[in-house]
Amino acid sequence: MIAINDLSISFRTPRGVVDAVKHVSLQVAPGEAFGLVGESGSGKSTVLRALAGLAPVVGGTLELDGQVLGNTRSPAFYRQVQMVFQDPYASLHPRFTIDQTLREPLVINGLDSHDARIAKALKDVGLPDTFRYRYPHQLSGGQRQRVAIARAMILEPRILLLDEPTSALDVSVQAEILNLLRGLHQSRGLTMILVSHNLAVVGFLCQRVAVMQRGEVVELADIDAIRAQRVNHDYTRRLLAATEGYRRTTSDAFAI
Ligand SMILES: Nc1ncnc2c1ncn2[C@@H]1O[C@H](COP(=O)(O)OP(=O)(O)OP(=O)(O)O)[C@@H](O)[C@H]1O
Repeated sequence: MIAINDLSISFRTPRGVVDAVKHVSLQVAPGEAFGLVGESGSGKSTVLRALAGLAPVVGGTLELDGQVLGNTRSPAFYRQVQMVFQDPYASLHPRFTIDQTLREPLVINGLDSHDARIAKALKDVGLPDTFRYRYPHQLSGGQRQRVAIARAMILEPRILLLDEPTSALDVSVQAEILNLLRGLHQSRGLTMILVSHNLAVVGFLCQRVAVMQRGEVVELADIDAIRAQRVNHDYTRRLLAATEGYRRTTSDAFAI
């Protein structure tokens, strides 16, 4: 169980203090796929980054299985909790082959059978073994994101934190990556937290959603309730309306 209790996060900037996250509380059950949705700047990435130990907690607590998480995270934590970022090009080392990229976490964590694990990780994300000896610039955006997902999955985590994992990709490739993530969620019983500005993307993967606006959670609901327009907040209605527009323009497979 992941529990976020009254979480507040602020950043000092040259233009003053930015209160990025204000008193956010939510829980994510083991095996659940949970979505954090909201417009740019609403604080959703900061919540995810705080869970990963990448953003400073100012108030409140974060808990994993009843244990309060401190400011630093142990290697054991990162074997359980892995993160995938929006831009796979930026998140992969440009001078590492895919083989090196996938081998690195195995070496850091002292795991054995590197070659077998790398072969399996590539197969699990639908890439041929020959891709091992390519560099990131020799791959398409979708293939790079598959590598980033393979790198996250190679440690066999229980929890995957996904920060806009498809928004840098073409719509057709987005659907492929979302299908891959859904398959991993279902076959591994993974807990997932997905951050997206797009309710349709969240609706494809997640059972429950928190809607964020200006650092606060303004709506916490089952995706079915949102689909049925049973929502309390105007902002959620506006997001739904935007999703309708998105559906009409793409006739996509993952319409909410
Ligand atoms: N490291 C940082 N230093 C200063 N301000 C930050 C930092 N990280 C985030 N912020 C600010 O915190 C607020 C929330 O940002 P956050 O990235 O969490 O929003 P978001 O909803 O994920 O939006 P986006 O999808 O655009 O990333 C924004 O005002 C942002 O400018």
